[in-house]
Amino acid sequence: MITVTAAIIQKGAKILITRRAPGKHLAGYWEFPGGKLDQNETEQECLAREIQEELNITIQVDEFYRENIHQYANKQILLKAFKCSLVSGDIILRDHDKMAWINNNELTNYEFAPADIPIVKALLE
Ligand SMILES: Nc1nc2c([nH]c(=O)n2[C@H]2C[C@H](O)[C@@H](COP(=O)(O)OP(=O)(O)OP(=O)(O)O)O2)c(=O)[nH]1
Repeated sequence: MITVTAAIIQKGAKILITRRAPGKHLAGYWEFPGGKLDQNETEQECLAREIQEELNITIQVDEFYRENIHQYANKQILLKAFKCSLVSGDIILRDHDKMAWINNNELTNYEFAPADIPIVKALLE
């Protein structure tokens, strides 16, 4: 099983979502940015590193939020979502083709990766 970290980055009342770029696994689906856990790093370190690499911003990882195990056709992932806040930097999309700052109640307007559905549902409650 692959552990994947995901950041729910909050800025005021809004949260950041990003769309997986063409050519990637699950291209076109929205997600919470993040990525696979490397050996020798904590989940918090992984998230901060991935967000810096993918979005050019520095975040603070505030707290664990929810996790979900999902079986895709070719792999099983443990998706671990953390509440985070923006510390500094301006976003440059290096790995995604779209982003949006949205209110939680707008989550229903976006098609999320299947593994994210329980996390999205929790945010809608
Ligand atoms: N970062 C992130 N990945 C997610 C989410 N939901 C979800 O199913 N995933 C999946 C997509 C990928 O299969 C995996 C994360 O991989 P990644 O973003 O680090 O890397 P990738 O697509 O370049 O990896 P690869 O599978 O193409 O080798 O987890 C999510 O909310 N955030």
